[in-house]
Amino acid sequence: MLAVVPPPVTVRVPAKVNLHLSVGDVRPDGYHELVTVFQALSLTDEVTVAVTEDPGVEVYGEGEGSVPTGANNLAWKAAQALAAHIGKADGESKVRVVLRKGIPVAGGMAGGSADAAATLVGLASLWKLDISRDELAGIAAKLGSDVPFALYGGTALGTGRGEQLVPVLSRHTFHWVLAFDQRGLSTPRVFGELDKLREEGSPPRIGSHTPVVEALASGDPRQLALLLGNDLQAAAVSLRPGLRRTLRAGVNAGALAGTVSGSGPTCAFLCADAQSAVEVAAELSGAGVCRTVRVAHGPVPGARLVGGDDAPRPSPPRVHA
Ligand SMILES: C[C@](O)(CO)[C@H](O)COP(=O)(O)OP(=O)(O)OC[C@H]1O[C@@H](n2ccc(N)nc2=O)[C@H](O)[C@@H]1O
Ligand SMILES: Nc1ncnc2c1ncn2[C@@H]1O[C@H](COP(=O)(O)OP(=O)(O)OP(=O)(O)O)[C@@H](O)[C@H]1O
Repeated sequence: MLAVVPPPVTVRVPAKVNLHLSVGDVRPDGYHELVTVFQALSLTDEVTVAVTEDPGVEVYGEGEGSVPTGANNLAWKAAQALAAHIGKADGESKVRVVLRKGIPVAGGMAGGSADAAATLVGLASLWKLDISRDELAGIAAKLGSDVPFALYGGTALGTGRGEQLVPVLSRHTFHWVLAFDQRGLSTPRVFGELDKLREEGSPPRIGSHTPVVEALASGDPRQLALLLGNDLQAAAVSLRPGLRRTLRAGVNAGALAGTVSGSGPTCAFLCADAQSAVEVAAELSGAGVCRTVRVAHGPVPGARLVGGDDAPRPSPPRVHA
């Protein structure tokens, strides 16, 4: 009898920016206690999973040629983790994972985490699993601190090491310009640099997240711009001093404010509206301070099947009387 091979499944998944990232003390397990406000942006990766006789990972776009395609790829680890969670034997879980990456690698925008989250959602559909997003989030948290947020998207408050999430009301679409740097920065190295800076002196520490949550509820980008803050910024700038120039250039180009995204080195600039974002992007592109510039908006949903059951449905055609 012929086995029926299910068709491949594609998932679109967002990058994140941390609107607020307060880093506490280092814990006995080596992680730092965080309080962060995440926002998911329209800058995305697409991940296709398919049943195959030739398992492995392919990478196209950002990071093509440098992102590992073997067992170290976070998407591959996600596939292994889901197979183990449901008790699928090795022979039954042969998959090919194709990553089309728009999110910069080691850019502080959680690109690898996004691919892991997308792989979980894609395989849950490919393997027809009856599994909730909350159950997937339990697997996601073991893969990395940023993986659960990529599953849910939107705007959320993250605590613990960033994996414990509650949604935050966000009333507005915010418009961003993203400046990608020439090279990535290693997340553990940036946390390590912050520890070093704190041993040597007192780098600035941001305050409470409450005003940011209030600004999101008000929907006013000018109010939010005054409150963007990231404790890792001093460490990222210490490792990559050129980021100071990038941050200045974005504001000089007309952005309301700029911040290093997560552990950097991507800089995220909040703009007054969509038109302003296009203008800031054009000017920043010509300033010679970064590799490339992208416009994005947020919040957007987390990992979603493309053209599948949980994809947003197109509006019905308008009927004229
Ligand atoms: C900087 C952020 O992107 C902010 O959202 C995240 O905290 C990083 O999340 P991530 O890349 O998913 O990080 P993980 O894969 O969980 O951890 C990578 C490394 O970053 C450091 N790390 C990460 C998260 C955290 N709360 N404290 C840490 O010190 C640790 O050295 C850890 O070994
Ligand atoms: N699917 C993947 N995409 C990108 N990088 C991956 C992937 N799998 C493993 N990696 C490795 O992980 C490292 C960090 O990549 P990633 O793009 O997730 O960093 P990041 O966006 O700075 O992460 P975060 O913002 O969560 O700290 C890369 O240098 C790469 O070697």
